[in-house]
Amino acid sequence: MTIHQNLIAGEWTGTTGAENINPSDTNEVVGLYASASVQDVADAIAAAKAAFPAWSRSGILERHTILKKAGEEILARKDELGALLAREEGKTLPEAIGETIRAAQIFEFFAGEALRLAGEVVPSVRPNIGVEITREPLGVIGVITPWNFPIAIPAWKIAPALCYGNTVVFKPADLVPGCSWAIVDILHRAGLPKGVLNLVMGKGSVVGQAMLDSPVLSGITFTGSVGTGKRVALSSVEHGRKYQLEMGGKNPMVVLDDADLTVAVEAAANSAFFSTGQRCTASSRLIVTEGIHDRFVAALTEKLKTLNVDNALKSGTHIGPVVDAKQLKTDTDYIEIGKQEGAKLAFGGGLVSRDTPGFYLQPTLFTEATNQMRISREEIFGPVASVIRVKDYEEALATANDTPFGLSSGIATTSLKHAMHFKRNAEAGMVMVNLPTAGVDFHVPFGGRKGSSFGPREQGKYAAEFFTTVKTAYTLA
Ligand SMILES: NC(=O)C1=CN([C@@H]2O[C@H](COP(=O)(O)OP(=O)(O)OC[C@H]3O[C@@H](n4cnc5c(N)ncnc54)[C@H](OP(=O)(O)O)[C@@H]3O)[C@@H](O)[C@H]2O)C=CC1
Ligand SMILES: O=C(O)CCC(=O)C(=O)O
Repeated sequence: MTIHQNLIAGEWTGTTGAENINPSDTNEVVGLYASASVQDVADAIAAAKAAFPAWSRSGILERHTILKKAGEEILARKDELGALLAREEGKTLPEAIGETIRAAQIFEFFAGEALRLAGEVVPSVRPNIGVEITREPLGVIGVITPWNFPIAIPAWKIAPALCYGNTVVFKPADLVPGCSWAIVDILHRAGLPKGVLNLVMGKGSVVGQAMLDSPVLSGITFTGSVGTGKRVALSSVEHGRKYQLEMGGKNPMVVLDDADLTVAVEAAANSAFFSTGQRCTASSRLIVTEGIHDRFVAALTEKLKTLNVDNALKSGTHIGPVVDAKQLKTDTDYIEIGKQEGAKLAFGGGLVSRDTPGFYLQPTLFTEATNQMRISREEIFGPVASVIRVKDYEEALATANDTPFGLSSGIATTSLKHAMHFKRNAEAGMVMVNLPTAGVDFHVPFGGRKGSSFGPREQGKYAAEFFTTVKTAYTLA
């Protein structure tokens, strides 16, 4: 099997690596991917530093053209790249193709942004002086990404970094290097100069840690667990660099007595179980007022009976496998914790066996949960959700906000008054009314508050806040 190599200073390099295994069929090796050494990381950072002066002054048309070309190729190859994504991560083929299209749209959006770079000219408070306010790139950006969105998250970090004139050292999650390798290959062939984008695959404890330890990086953009996020933060404070963190969630979905039951059940099933619940925006706390509680639980349980858990590539699969054995153990451990805490297992809870050997877990629903249980406070990151019964809207809102996290928050209601109040008072970066808590647009800000996120928002034109630094220049006329 040929090895997919790292890209350092414009050269493909690396002869040893690790197998990328399909979680829907653990007999299948998706590919062999190189593992970078600490020296490789140092070389990649040095290459990105050397490439920065020229790239930061490159014309906006060059950046626009390369990003646009990359977006067009990703879109043209959406079925092939979507299949690769489904094979390496386990989300269903339609979900994987959708994510691939989203990555293409992100590249096209930032291709446009490259042409819209603008500053401000304002009068000084002193006579005969002009003031110009401009944005400049930061320098070398470290991009560290998780396994759950293997093409969209790399896209929404790399595209703005390049658009605003930064150079990049990119470390994808070791579990899913395939889509990352593909987009780096696409950008390289689209004409990026040597060293502008460097790929260093391998383990976080080696490759990621070497990036955190480098004093050269001017910024690190990270998505992943709270624990690793804290390491990124501490190392960044140590080295005096900018950092941006997207971490966990324990997102609430409130269902009020006046909700349209069909809308509420569709939104809850999507939020909690699609993409196997492996989304930081997934809802694992379904907070339901008592007038609709029993009808909602009955309808959601009926819905769960119709969802097929199977091989991600099979047509008719609604929920693919869990990403690997470690995450499966986390999920099943939490199911045991939920039972021991006294929540009632209303649906699922067990492993399922299919034609191909994979990490298949039933969608799992607890009822009679309280908001103080561990299953309601800690991120599980699997197809496991709990229903928490509350008296009224006021208790629902208080319960929704009673969490260390604050990424996404949803409500199902037909009351304009409650929808408006919830939008204003939910302690979250994103609020969804009659929609799933997960599944966001590519052109608007993405991010949260409290323990979920730190630093400026990702995506859309707000991405400029992280990837640029502001300069104010004064000129005597
Ligand atoms: N908010 C989100 O979108 C995500 C949240 N999570 C949460 O995190 C839990 C664990 O997932 P996991 O994949 O282990 O998350 P991690 O935080 O370990 O992984 C995220 C990224 O950080 C890298 N990394 C790991 N250790 C270091 C380090 N010391 N220095 C620098 N980079 C490092 C990883 O590399 P590598 O994978 O190669 O080790 C990966 O690229 C999940 O169960 C879930 O709760 C996970 C993924 C996404
Ligand atoms: O819900 C989405 O569309 C995005 C989720 C996400 O970015 C994540 O889970 O890391």
